[in-house]
Formats: sequence, structure tokens, C-alpha cells
Amino acid sequence: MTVHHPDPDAAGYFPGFGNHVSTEAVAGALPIGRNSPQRPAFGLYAEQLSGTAFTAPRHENRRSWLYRMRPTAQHPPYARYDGARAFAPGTAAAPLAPNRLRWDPLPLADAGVDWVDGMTTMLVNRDPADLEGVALHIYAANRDMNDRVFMDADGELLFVPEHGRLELLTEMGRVSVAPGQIACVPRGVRFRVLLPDGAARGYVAENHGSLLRLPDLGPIGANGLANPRDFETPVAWFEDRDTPVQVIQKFMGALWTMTLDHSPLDVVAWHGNLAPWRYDLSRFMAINTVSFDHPDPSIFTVLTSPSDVPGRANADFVIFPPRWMVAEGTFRPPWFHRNVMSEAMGLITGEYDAKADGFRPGGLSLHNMMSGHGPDVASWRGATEAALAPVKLDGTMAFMLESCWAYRPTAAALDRAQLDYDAVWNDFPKAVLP
Ligand SMILES: O=C(O)Cc1cc(O)ccc1O
Ligand SMILES: [Fe+2]
Repeated sequence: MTVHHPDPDAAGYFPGFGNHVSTEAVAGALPIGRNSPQRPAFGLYAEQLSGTAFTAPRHENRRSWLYRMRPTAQHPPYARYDGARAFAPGTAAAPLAPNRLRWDPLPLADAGVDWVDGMTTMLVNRDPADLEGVALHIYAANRDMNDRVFMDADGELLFVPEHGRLELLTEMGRVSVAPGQIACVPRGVRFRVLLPDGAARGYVAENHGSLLRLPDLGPIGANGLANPRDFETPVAWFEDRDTPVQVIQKFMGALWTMTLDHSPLDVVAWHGNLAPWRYDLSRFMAINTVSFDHPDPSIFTVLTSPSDVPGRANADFVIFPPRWMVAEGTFRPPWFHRNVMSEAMGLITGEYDAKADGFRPGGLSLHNMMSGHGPDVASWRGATEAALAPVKLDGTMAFMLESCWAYRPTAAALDRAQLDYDAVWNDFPKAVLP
């Protein structure tokens, strides 16, 4: 999948997932035919950014070469960052209760909170040092990051906005992402977040494990679900600013900071296959039954991060998009189940068909390994009694971050959990035997 100097579309993005891209914001900045010339053009510095080990198999190998105005290496020591108190607070060593939990959305932020300081870490599994596991953060912010940038050494970040657009100004280009779209910033890539709509709220999944990729399609064939051509990678863009810029970094589960005398978003050209991207969830080609039974939710996998065990994901990012429900003689919503995988869910818009009440856009739920869950009583009753005509589930978009590792809620999450979520499953009538 090599694309040689393609013309980006008018919006400034290259189409395709994981392609090899070459892009320069200033003509002549990108070396031709070699990565590390003795003297890069204009006195730029060549820097390799690795997303996988040098020796990763070719089909998994991800890296890019950046040509920048100053080397990243030129920086003072980091000290602990003590803003963003709810972001990366560390996890408790206490035994993890097997309780099901649910959260209301964060209130929209008070004036003056930017994306970094507006982040609240809700769920974490595994230590980032293990190079496995995921964390789920939520944010509420209403102020641009003007003089500071963020970088995550602990993993790639998957942005899932629920309210308000985000303008991600990254080292490797600008990515605009609206509710209904998702965007990814690779591990280590610095960026700042502008909020063109003022207030913004949403989710960020942080993947410590193997890089998110498109799932295999098996018998589905060569097309369908998230199609590679619908992913968009930005063209090179940079800012030439010689004013102080604070860098905040997440490293091994804690936040660190130092200040540069310039913006590190100074990459004038780059090439490679490790880059930010965005994807519009409305492009997802959903597959579902046209006969009977509710299929496993793996049919809705957008992206997967495999673990070392075949078929058992470190994390699957799954969506529940608008779709027709046509199953005959079938209880159509999600069934009751106990899953060996752990399920964190969020809602981007509308209602979710297994929960009549209490799961709101911007909210979150957790059903860890082996927790019994499924439709609440009202959803069960409605679906049990419904006439089974074809029905369009419209105006809805939920997502699940399903992981083989049980999630630990942070202290801030435990403080904010809905009281008595268990009650949504109270009062099912007992079966009556003959
Ligand atoms: O628990 C949930 O709501 C998520 C889910 C949806 C579904 O259609 C099947 C299984 C499943 O875990
Ligand atoms: Fe589930």
C-alpha cells in the first residue's frame, strides 16, 4: 500500500488506512530517495518516529520520517505536571469489585478549561509499562490550547467527540473531527486541541497495546465494515513560532511537563505510514442478520488492537450505528449475556436499544468480565411485546471499547458513578413452568 506523492483532496487529507504517504508543506523540504541526507533541505532535521519495533514484520511495521525545524531532542528536563488532576491519577491497588457501573455525562466545562485539563480518566486496564491494555478518558473543555501541546508516550489516542468539534493541530498535520467522526493520534505525536465550537465534550480511548488496525473480514469478503479508503490522513502542516510553549507528556501513567522556547509543531515535511487519521462513522457499512437471531457485536468492529492470543482483542472499538432491524421471531436487542471480555460503552448520540433510560449521550457504562448484563426491564418488555415489522434504528450511535483485560475505575469515576445501576435489572418476572 504505497502511495507516491498522491494529490490530497481539497480538504487536505490523503485517503486510505495505513498507507505510505509523502507530504511537504514547503516545496523541496522532503528528501527524495533517502531518509537521512547529510544536509536535509533548508537546515531541517531528520527524525524517525517509530510506532512499532524496528524489527516488526513488514506488514505490521509502522514508522514515519519527520523533517523538522529543530530536533525533538533539544529540550530541558521534565518535572511532574500538577494540573489536570483527574487525568492519569494512577490506579488503586485495592481489590476490584465486580460491580456493574454507569455514569452520567460530565457537565459542559466551566470557562477556561482546555482539553488537557478537561480530561478525566475513568477506566484503566493494565499498566502502560506492560504495553498492553487500554484506558478510557472523558473530557469537557471550552478553551483552546494556544501555548501548550500534549504528547502521549503511553499509547495512541482515539478521539470520540460527543459534543463540539475538535481541531487537532498535530506535528504531522491538522485533523478536524466532529461528533460522529473519530480520530487517532499515534503514540508520541505532539498536538494541541482547538475548539471551534466553543464547548466540547467526548471520549478518548488510549491504547497501550498493539496498534489499532482494521479487523479481518473472514467470510464477509473483501469489502464492508470500515472500508480503508474512508480513513483520512492529513497533509503536512507546521507552525513557525518562537514563543514559549509548554509541553505536557503522559509517560508510564503520570503527567510530566517542560517548556520549550518554540512550538514543536514544526514538522515541515514527512513521509511514512505512522500518522494521525480521522474516520466518519457514517461511512461504516453495517452487516446484520436478514433472517433471525441477534448476531455477536463483533460484526460492528471498526478497529481492533490484537493481543498475543489469536482472536482475543487487547481492545476492539465497536459501534452500534443506525441500521435496519428485520430479524424474524427474534428478541432483537442485545441478549442477556456474561462475557469473558470486559465492556466499556459510551453513547455519541440518540438512544441505545438495550437501555430505555439512564444511558445518556456523553455517559459511560462498565460491564467487566463475567458481569451478567443485557437489556433493562423496560427494553426487555418492549422488545418482547413488539410487532416484528422491519424497524429502522435511526439517529443513534453508541460505541463499545471491549477488552480482554478487566477495567479498573479510577477514584474519580467511583465518586461519580450512578447510584444503584443494578436496579435497572430488578423485577424481571420469574419464568412460569408448566
Ligand atoms: O452489552 C452491550 O450492550 C453490548 C453488546 C451489544 C450486543 O448487541 C451484543 C452483546 C453486547 O455485549
Ligand atoms: Fe455486553
